[in-house]
Amino acid sequence: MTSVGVLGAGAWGTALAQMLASDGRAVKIWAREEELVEEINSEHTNSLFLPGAKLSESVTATSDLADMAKLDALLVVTPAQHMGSVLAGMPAHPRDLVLCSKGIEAGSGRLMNHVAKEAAPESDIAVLSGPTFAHEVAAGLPTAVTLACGNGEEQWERISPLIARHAFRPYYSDDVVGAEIGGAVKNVLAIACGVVDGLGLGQNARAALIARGYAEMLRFGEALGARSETLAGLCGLGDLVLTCSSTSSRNFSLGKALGEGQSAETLMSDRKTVAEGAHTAPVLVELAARQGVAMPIVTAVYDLLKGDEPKSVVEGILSRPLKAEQGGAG
Ligand SMILES: NC(=O)c1ccc[n+]([C@@H]2O[C@H](COP(=O)([O-])OP(=O)(O)OC[C@H]3O[C@@H](n4cnc5c(N)ncnc54)[C@H](O)[C@@H]3O)[C@@H](O)[C@H]2O)c1
Ligand SMILES: O=P(O)(O)OC[C@H](O)CO
Repeated sequence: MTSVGVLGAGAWGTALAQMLASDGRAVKIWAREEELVEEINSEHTNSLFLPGAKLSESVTATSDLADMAKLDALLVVTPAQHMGSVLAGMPAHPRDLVLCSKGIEAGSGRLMNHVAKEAAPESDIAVLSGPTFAHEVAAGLPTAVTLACGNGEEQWERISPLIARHAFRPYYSDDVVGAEIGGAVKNVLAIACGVVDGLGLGQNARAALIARGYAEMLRFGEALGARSETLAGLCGLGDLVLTCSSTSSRNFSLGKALGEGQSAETLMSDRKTVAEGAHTAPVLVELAARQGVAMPIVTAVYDLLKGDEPKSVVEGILSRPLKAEQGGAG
């Protein structure tokens, strides 16, 4: 039987391992924390990152990256900023790497598929992204995702049966860049929507922000070669709607706390879990400027994370010159 595992035992890696094991399959998960390896193997829980979820006994954990190198396919679920170093620490790599992290590498500005390709040049790369709160997937609730295969339909035929379950439906795409940009940009926009909520600006404002944020996602995606139909799908609009409307989102909650007046510095230094949008915003602002793409909402989030006062940042957005809704530069 083809073997599949999960690299990273945060909330999402753990939920994916449980989803994969839901048909009785043996799933190996790599955890960085020794105490978590012990807990998953003995208690079948992950109280650090996914409290409340009960895992199948067929999910077993290891802290040895060499165990993961032997598998046929690996779902890579580290935080985006650590994907390169974790993959580089493996003695070899499985044939298929399915990237499930949502972010852009700070410093280099690389998308995750470029990071993975450098660390594991022999592997075929795919990207899995969509509306997927970890606790819902771990509980077996249904959702659907984009599975963008760098090697096209041949890779899809190989990996989709490994990943699809009754309540977890991958949809085929070959637009790896589009799938990645959707997930990375929506995290930043979710922070903005949280700020609107924290400031009590109302639901109209949030809907307007989602639509204008989506326009930013489309413009940026187009500049990097993503297809707009990909961004209109599960990994773009689908995930944007989910993440921008719920305090279950770490990114939305971070924004809400900023809007309520907590300091960005404190919020970031106290974190145990990852809010990828905070790491993506600065590098996204840089990349957008390099591409000549206007991203005023993303820039506003960056300013807030630098410590600017929420009300004045919102005032800046509302004072922008009026323009055509479609086709304008921003
Ligand atoms: N949680 C979700 O619902 C969800 C859903 C879809 C995608 N994602 C994405 O999955 C990725 C992982 O998020 P998560 O929610 O599983 O994480 P998490 O916030 O639950 O846990 C943090 C993770 O970071 C790891 N970590 C911390 N420092 C590290 C280091 N130096 N090197 C390597 N790993 C380190 C920890 O071991 C832990 O696995 C993110 O890119 C996130 O955007 C999350
Ligand atoms: O909790 P967030 O904001 O990291 O969002 C989790 C997932 O990306 C939702 O699809």
